Amino acid sequence: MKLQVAIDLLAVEDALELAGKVAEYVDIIELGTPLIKAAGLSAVTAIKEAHPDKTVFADMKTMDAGELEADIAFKAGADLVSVLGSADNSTISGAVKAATAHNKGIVVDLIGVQDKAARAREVRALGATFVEFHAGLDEQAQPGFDLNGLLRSGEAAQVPFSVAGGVNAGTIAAVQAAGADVAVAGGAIYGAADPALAAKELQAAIN
Ligand SMILES: O=C([C@H](O)CO)[C@H](O)[C@H](O)COP(=O)(O)O
Repeated sequence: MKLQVAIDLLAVEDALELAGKVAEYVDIIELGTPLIKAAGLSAVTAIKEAHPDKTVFADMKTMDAGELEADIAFKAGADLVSVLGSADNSTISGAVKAATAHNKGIVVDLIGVQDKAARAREVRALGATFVEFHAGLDEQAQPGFDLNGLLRSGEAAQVPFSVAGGVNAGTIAAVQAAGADVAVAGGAIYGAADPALAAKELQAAIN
């Protein structure tokens, strides 16, 4: 299983500093949606230039204009771009078309989708590289939230998938046991007193 750090900071300098600390422990560096909205796609370019050996994920969460939005993110240096699973199939197909043209990949984020396993199979058939079983920051903040529902959906889907939803040192083994291809950790790394140590411990837990 690969480890993806989600950088939900708001400034490019802070993202570069964090990436510099944790890159050696992760496979994929994600530029979070709030960062891209705050700083623009120059954040993606800066991280790719600093870490050309890493897979760089632009968390665009595209809902419309799939081909156009994916194209600009790939041109900025992204290797993977996210599109929302709740988008129309034409949006997902458009993003896949852009990915094919750039020889890159599309990740379909299932945040907010009710039947995640069924939608995962549909978007995989449309050409998604993998799907993300994702509970966002607002859903995680609800009373009683836990990761197990996401993990059961991921297991049921039978397609390549990542899991995001507050993954941390206490839950990453369960993510791996569910068969995930990628574990995404945001707050558990960027919110840690020592982000490098946090990333190192997450990596050690899955190897
Ligand atoms: O995608 C994310 C969220 O919707 C804000 O953009 C996070 O990057 C993702 O949830 C991973 O972060 P954590 O949940 O803090 O691990």
